[in-house]
Amino acid sequence: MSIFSLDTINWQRNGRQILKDVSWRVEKGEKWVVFGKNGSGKTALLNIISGNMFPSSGDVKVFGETFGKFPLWEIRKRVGWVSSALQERLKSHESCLDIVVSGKFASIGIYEEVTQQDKEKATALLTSLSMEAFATHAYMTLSQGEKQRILLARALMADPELLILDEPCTGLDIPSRESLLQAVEDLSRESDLVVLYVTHHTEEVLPFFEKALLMHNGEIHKKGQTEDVFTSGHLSAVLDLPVEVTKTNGRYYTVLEKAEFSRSWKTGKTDM
Ligand SMILES: Nc1ncnc2c1ncn2[C@@H]1O[C@H](COP(=O)(O)OP(=O)(O)OP(=O)(O)O)[C@@H](O)[C@H]1O
Repeated sequence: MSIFSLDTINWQRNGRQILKDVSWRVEKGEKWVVFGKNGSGKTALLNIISGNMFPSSGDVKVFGETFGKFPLWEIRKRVGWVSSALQERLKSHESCLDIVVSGKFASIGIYEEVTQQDKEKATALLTSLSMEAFATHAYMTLSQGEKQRILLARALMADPELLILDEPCTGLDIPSRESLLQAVEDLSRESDLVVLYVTHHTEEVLPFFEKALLMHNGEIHKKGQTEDVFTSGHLSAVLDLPVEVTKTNGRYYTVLEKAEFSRSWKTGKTDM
């Protein structure tokens, strides 16, 4: 079953074309990586899928419902989102347990009745992420890696069908990054949950992300099986920079092709 499908989506703002002819279909249970340079349109794309923005043209179907014929807030409730923008908006003096519970209502703060069942569910999520000891701690006292785990638990509180992780490893050291990635895999591998994982770092692409999409200047450059997408040629094209991609133990590592880079730098054929 298709969780969402985008058909020839265009989005313009202030006379500028930000998304161009984007078509993408994602099926139940798929785990995707979304990769592209700063400003390539990744967030704009995710905002349309999650019902936060309306495209200028094109058809969007999410959870089998067509945009425009279905309340967008119904869609938003079924999407879990982890991003640094969300981290900034949260009320940082609240306890971690309350932050997780607020995920049920998709609210910043809690304005509705919280049941014992809600608390138990939030506690179970904290435990599954090895964060139970932090339940009563104020969110603002946590480290960046701990905060991201709380946001992941919060996103899962409403049993989403679609989980968007927008650069969740930003600011994390290698052990925290690896343990967050492992937690994402453990929590979603066997489930029907669709995960869209946005990153700028190829080494974060765990083998369980079987599909990948590359954005370039608001267009999809390539999408499909990750191993066919994460090649030196495709990444060089979307980064506008000659890079070499190698695969070691199932992970992708990207380095600059130095000789090529210094040549293009001198001739001005790079936009870096
Ligand atoms: N509401 C808006 N009004 C005008 N321009 C916008 C708006 N939202 C995004 N843009 C522009 O659209 C382009 C794509 O932005 P977007 O945030 O989708 O990029 P991104 O790929 O998510 O980048 P990053 O990796 O830096 O987060 C950018 O040039 C941005 O300035």
